[in-house]
Amino acid sequence: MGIAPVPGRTPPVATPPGTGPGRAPELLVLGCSVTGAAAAVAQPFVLGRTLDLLLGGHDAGPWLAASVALLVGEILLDGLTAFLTGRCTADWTAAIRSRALRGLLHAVPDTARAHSPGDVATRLTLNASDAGAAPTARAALTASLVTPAGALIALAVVDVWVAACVLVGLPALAWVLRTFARDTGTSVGAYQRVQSDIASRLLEAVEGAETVAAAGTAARERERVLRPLPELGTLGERMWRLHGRALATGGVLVPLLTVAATAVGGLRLGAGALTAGELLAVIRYAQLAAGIGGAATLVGAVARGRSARERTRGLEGLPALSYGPRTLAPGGPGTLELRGVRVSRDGTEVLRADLLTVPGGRTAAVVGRSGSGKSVLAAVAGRLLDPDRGQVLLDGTPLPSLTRTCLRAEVGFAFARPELGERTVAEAVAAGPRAVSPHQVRSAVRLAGADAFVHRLPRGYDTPLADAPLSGGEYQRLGLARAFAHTGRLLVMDDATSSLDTATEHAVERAQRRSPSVVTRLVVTHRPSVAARADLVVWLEDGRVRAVGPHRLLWREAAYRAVFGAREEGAEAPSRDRDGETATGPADTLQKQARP
Ligand SMILES: Nc1ncnc2c1ncn2[C@@H]1O[C@H](COP(=O)(O)OP(=O)(O)OP(=O)(O)O)[C@@H](O)[C@H]1O
Repeated sequence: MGIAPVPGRTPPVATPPGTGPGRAPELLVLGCSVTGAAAAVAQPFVLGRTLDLLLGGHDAGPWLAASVALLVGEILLDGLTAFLTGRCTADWTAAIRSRALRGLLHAVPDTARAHSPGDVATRLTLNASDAGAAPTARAALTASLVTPAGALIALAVVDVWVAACVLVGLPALAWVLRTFARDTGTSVGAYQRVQSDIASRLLEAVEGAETVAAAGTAARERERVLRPLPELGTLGERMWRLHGRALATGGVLVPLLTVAATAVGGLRLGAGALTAGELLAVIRYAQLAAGIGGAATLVGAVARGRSARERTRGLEGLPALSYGPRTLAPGGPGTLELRGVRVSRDGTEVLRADLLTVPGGRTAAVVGRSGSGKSVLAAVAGRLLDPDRGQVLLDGTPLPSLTRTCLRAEVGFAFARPELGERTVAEAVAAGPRAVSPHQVRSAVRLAGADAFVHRLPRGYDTPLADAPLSGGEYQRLGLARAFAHTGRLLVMDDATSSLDTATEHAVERAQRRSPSVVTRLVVTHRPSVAARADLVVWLEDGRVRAVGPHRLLWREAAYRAVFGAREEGAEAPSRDRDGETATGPADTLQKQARP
């Protein structure tokens, strides 16, 4: 099966985050809404005048035409507002979502992990669309205030007494709205937080479905996922109650105001101060002025949008790594140095490496018990995270001074659980910091020992990963192939062969050694055989480098053997087995690190 040429992924560029559609669509929505409101305010006056002319037997033609024009205009403006609102909301939602996603993808992985997948999913979906709807909700809210204000002014022009009657009732409606806006704001934030908590629990349950099935703990898991539901219910009920109270109070106040205005208008008609048409107009104006109560829904949408925006900003504002202007001189050996490195998390030091050197072209195994800091060391060595103190240098250059492109091209990573996307096998392997030819893809796949099973896939290299029935070890080997295809001068492998059987793992290592490219390797491993074949071993204990040296010397220590579960005194070190090579080199002595 042939491999289609695959362009390598362009290295990520520092483009400014999506700015969204800007203020223009929002202002257009505002313009349309306000014009619609103006048409609604003009209508009662024009209709009243038309009625008076018709009742008086006068020519009402132009006024009738104006009435029809206002009616049609209002309908058209409503349609245009709905269209622009949809468009503006969609554009803002997309922009907010891409900003948040960009923040997440550019964040230091260690800090991004503080957000669970469920939390991220909620922020990028529900919260992003609520936040995207806020600009148009704000515009609609502004316009919804124009109608009552305009109606009140028109009312004052037609009859000042009816206007005064409505004005007396308006503060009560404004108070209802203000209380609703204040109370709903706090409830919405809490509601969104609990929503995201449930989503996180649900995703965890889906991810661990096999464990749940095997342990028969489905009922307990269901209870765990739904535990925050009562709180969500309480908060939801509270929001509905607030909304209901605002609408009910408004629902009582609005008819009361209208009835009062009608009564005053009736009295003024009786006194001959108003015509029948003017009475029709003032009743309508009273209704429009009291329509301020209907703004409760928009106030709710604005409050929800504001709180949701805070949540999407949480992803946008994640700390990102900054990069320098330097590049590495070509042909360097890939010497890695850690000097005075300290990493702390939650007040605990999780990594301390005073002086650690991996000579260029050598393989260093990083071993230690679970939680001893191996992955933190791997992340610091390849600058997935910066140490709190100290320096990491590659060929004498501090990693933070390198450009992003140079760093990612020179330092490759392979992980225990790679993320390869849904593209084809060939595309997944080719994706990376540099352009990779089909030939290089094949070589990398062969080097990772993946060639045989890739050929067995329905469409070989062109099989989409989503359709490729791969085992954990096979998937891991594709992750290795991607790392090999883009290898620079340093390759960091964090437990990247853990799902491979030892024979395959050994074969992959042998193939790597035979490869002509000189690469420095930092290999996190739990297997003594991998440590035995490495040029040197970095032994971590409780976040500190306990010793650095060749495996066969370290093996003499019972505590070192205990890391691999081998406790017997003087147990024989596993053979170094380097295809006939003898163990020589700078690491052939044991450097014990001072214990604090
Ligand atoms: N972002 C973080 N926040 C808090 N603690 C962290 C964070 N990252 C790592 N740690 C802690 O640092 C310690 C070392 O973690 P690390 O993942 O490096 O261990 P490890 O040796 O790779 O373990 P394993 O062999 O189980 O993968 C652990 O106690 C871990 O809980």
